[in-house]
Amino acid sequence: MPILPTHWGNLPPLFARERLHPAAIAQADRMLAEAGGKSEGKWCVAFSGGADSLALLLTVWTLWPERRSELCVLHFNHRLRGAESEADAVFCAEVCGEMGVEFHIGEWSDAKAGASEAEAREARLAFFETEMEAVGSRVLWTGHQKDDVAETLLMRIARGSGSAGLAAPRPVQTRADGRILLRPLLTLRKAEIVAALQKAGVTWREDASNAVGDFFRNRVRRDVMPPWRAAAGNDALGGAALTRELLDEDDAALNVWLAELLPEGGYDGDALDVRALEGKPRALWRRALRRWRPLAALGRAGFEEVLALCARGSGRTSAGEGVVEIGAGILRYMEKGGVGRGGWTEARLSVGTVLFLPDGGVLTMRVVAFTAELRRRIFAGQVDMAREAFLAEEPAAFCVRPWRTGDRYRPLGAPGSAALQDLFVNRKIPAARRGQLPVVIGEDGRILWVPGFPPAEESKTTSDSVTGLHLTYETGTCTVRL
Ligand SMILES: Nc1ncnc2c1ncn2[C@@H]1O[C@H](COP(=O)(O)OP(=O)(O)OP(=O)(O)O)[C@@H](O)[C@H]1O
Repeated sequence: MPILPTHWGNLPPLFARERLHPAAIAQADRMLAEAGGKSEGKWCVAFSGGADSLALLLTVWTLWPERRSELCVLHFNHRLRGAESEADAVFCAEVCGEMGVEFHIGEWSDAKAGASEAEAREARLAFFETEMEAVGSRVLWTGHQKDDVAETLLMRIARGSGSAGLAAPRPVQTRADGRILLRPLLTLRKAEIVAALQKAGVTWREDASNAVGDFFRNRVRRDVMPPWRAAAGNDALGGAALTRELLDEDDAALNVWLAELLPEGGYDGDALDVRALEGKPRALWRRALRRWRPLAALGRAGFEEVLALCARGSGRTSAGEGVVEIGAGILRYMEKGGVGRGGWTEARLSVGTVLFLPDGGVLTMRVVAFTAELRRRIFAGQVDMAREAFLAEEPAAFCVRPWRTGDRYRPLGAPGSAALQDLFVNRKIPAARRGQLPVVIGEDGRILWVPGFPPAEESKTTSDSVTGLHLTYETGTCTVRL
């Protein structure tokens, strides 16, 4: 017994090109026009067996008859719903058999009970990548519709997202690797799609997990959307779709603006020249730093701290050139570097490191050239010792830790070393503050610097110093007051 009715080639008017997202349709037409009648590679269609992607498959098949022989349908069996998942896969294969289109299926070998939504999605996307590579395709069609837009918006708001994230799913998404994702059904509501298919006598597979699953999207779809739409009392899905379009425009505008300021290819190196961003809105700083590879591994809190640090431009300008330098792979954040907010013990650092301390302080160290002007500043005593120190040596590694009883230190100009505790008392540094200050220790275990004090006598800068080390320590947006 065939799945598709004999007249399935005559699609309901809902799926006419005028009803679909114009950007997706235009992109597809443009690709065909550019190919000039030749093949420009296969068009892959992501088909879950559900109503949306079945409507998508039938639509693409109908609207571009010349591409029928070059469609490649991809189905991923997540294997999370036992026999149901198997039945979905069989259904998809049968539909493709009836349509006479190429069908590729993948299975999630790592599927396990309790797998997360993100893991399942990641495995599916990896399968799509592999298959597209294998068949030489750069185009993937997916069946996202208007309900998906509203759900995605609500989900991403809950997690915190900017215009780039809230503008998803997009009708046309061009990825960095040149692949293009097309979502022509974004203009249609799920209920419309379902009604149109029903009327046409087309059946599909219902995803049982939509009704009972515990993924965030399932909960939003099932528990949040109906009361939200009822409470809005208007076309809430239309409102969400409009919001998405507006955010997409804002996002594109910011990207254009940023590209005018910083070269697109400038985000891979160890340093990011941000002079062009000086005085520009924070949104541009955020975007630039988000793209900068060395920061990619930072968690959200770490990223916000780096952004705050860079966007106010303090302390990061190297030798007056205005170049932000945060060494690649050597930026540590307290979560990663073993320094916890509650109490910290020790962090090993190397030159170029930016260390975020539990008191909100930021310690940086980098190599500096002692220019005549810099030497003049140092010798004239124009260095604020609470926040910076210059050392005439470049130890390969450092350790930074809080003060310990028994620590001895010989600041510049002192006749000999003294107990750090006594120095704290002399300088009237409150007891509560003492344990928070970073004590910088050199390779030989000697204290090189404690903010608020001059650098170590043995490391002092002389008129022979050519290069050395510049340490800075700042808390919050203002200089530390000791
Ligand atoms: N198992 C699957 N195999 C093939 N394609 C799929 C599968 N699941 C979903 N898709 C494709 O992805 C589209 C969106 O599906 P769905 O909304 O369930 O996914 P999602 O996880 O929310 O996607 P995204 O996170 O990318 O928005 C479907 O219309 C279909 O084109």
